Amino acid sequence: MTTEQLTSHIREKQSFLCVGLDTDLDKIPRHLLQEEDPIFAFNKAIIDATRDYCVAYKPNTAFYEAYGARGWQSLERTIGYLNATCPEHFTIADAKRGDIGNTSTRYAKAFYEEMDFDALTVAPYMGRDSVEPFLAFEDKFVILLALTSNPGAFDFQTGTFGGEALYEKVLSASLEYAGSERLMFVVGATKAEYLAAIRKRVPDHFLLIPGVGAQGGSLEDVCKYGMNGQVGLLVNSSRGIIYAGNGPDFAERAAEQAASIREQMAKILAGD
Ligand SMILES: O=C(O)c1cc(=O)[nH]c(=O)n1[C@@H]1O[C@H](COP(=O)(O)O)[C@@H](O)[C@H]1O
Repeated sequence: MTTEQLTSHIREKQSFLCVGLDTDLDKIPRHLLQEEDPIFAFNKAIIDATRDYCVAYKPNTAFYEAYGARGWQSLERTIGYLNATCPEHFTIADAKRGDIGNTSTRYAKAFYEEMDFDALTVAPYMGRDSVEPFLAFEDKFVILLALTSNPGAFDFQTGTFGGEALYEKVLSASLEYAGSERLMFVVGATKAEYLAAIRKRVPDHFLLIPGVGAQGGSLEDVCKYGMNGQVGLLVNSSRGIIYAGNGPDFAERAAEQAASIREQMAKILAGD
């Protein structure tokens, strides 16, 4: 997928919502536990119910790895189902990988080739040679952690390094790795006050913004400071959507929640 295709999907749907598939067996409706693959059964129902309101899905791999080989199989089934039934949706493996080059290449192979995700979240802290192997995979995206949503973001990311905050250094240095057609950045919705300055540094790049919903970030603030002329945002909500209900009607409750966020996004895009 290209950024042009993603942008035209956003325009068509009037939505830049990414649904996070952080599927936890302790939180899904009890009746699904009788299914052969409860995680996949849950994801399939959520995808079927929410696909009209969103343009992207982001399974966080921790929630699958936590169940060993069984969880990995649920992840493979989930990306297989997404690619087969909604290929126009952008798919992000949220695995926050990054290692020496030789190892990064194997991570890239796992998520881009074996599972055919469009994008992978990558931690930049091992430097250029840890990120570039991901960029060697054509038509795939790297989403670099810049300024994260958690309180610990202030431990290192906002500390200064050579006259810039570390997250600013990540933004400026990585512009030499690739352009906006291959590289995106994570900025937490809880850090909306930093977005205007971030936009000045990376005016054209897509930003993946997690942290609305359960973490309390404001969609209005994110849009006000983070949007560019092409929209340039993917706003993720995981728990706030997928666990909106936990009875037999859980998928309808998730759909209502996703529809309500899409409606707010459509209003913002219309300038209301
Ligand atoms: O890379 C991410 O997606 C991410 C970065 C970040 O700074 N903060 C953050 O919450 N995330 C992920 O985004 C999702 C947020 O989930 P909710 O808080 O349930 O909406 C989780 O999968 C997090 O791991």
